[in-house]
Amino acid sequence: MTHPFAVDVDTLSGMRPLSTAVFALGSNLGDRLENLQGALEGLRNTPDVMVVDVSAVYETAAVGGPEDNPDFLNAVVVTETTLQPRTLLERALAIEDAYGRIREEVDGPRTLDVDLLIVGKREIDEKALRLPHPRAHERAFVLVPWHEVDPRASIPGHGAVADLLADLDTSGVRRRDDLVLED
Ligand SMILES: Nc1ncnc2c1ncn2[C@@H]1O[C@H](COP(=O)(O)OP(=O)(O)OP(=O)(O)O)[C@@H](O)[C@H]1O
Ligand SMILES: Nc1nc2c(c(=O)[nH]1)N=C(CO)CN2
Repeated sequence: MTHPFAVDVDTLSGMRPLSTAVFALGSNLGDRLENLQGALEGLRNTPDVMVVDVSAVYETAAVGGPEDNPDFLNAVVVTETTLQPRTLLERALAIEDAYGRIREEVDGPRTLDVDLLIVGKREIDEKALRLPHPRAHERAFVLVPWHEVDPRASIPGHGAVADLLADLDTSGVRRRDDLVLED
């Protein structure tokens, strides 16, 4: 007879808590829109990750890197997931690889960058995985699209995205309504 309190593995996995995981996408090499589109598809195809919001596409002046670093396209994707942060980072890096990320110098042009910004309120400080992303709070190219899809968003340890944005120069961030990420 089954023990009255027995719980099977499926039931347990169904009980893993949902967290909000937010990703930043960036590309400044090759077909930039296609690269972002590939990243979005990669996230949509990730089991146990549900894409709930996708920002508009923004054209942004490169921050850092060589003087002639081309402009980026950036966007932010909000998901709900039962996956652990490490698994989410692995997926992000695999998606970068799948889209043939090429990079020759630090902050130089890259086909695709997928950063994990937050996973719920988790705080992790390891070299391979820092949460919240250690530079998200100071990057207008991240915060402008994030605020667009979630005006109430906040970054653990740094505060509301809306407040952080108020102190940033957003002049290098331009919404490109002519460029659309398809569903
Ligand atoms: N929250 C995070 N999101 C993505 N990568 C992270 C995160 N925290 C740590 N990393 C590590 O950073 C590495 C990526 O470093 P990389 O030099 O590509 O950074 P970058 O994308 O060029 O710059 P930045 O992190 O400033 O956007 C990954 O291999 C990953 O292990
Ligand atoms: N505008 C812009 N600048 C950057 C970006 C980016 O995505 N957009 N990513 C960087 C490193 O990840 C460095 N600089």
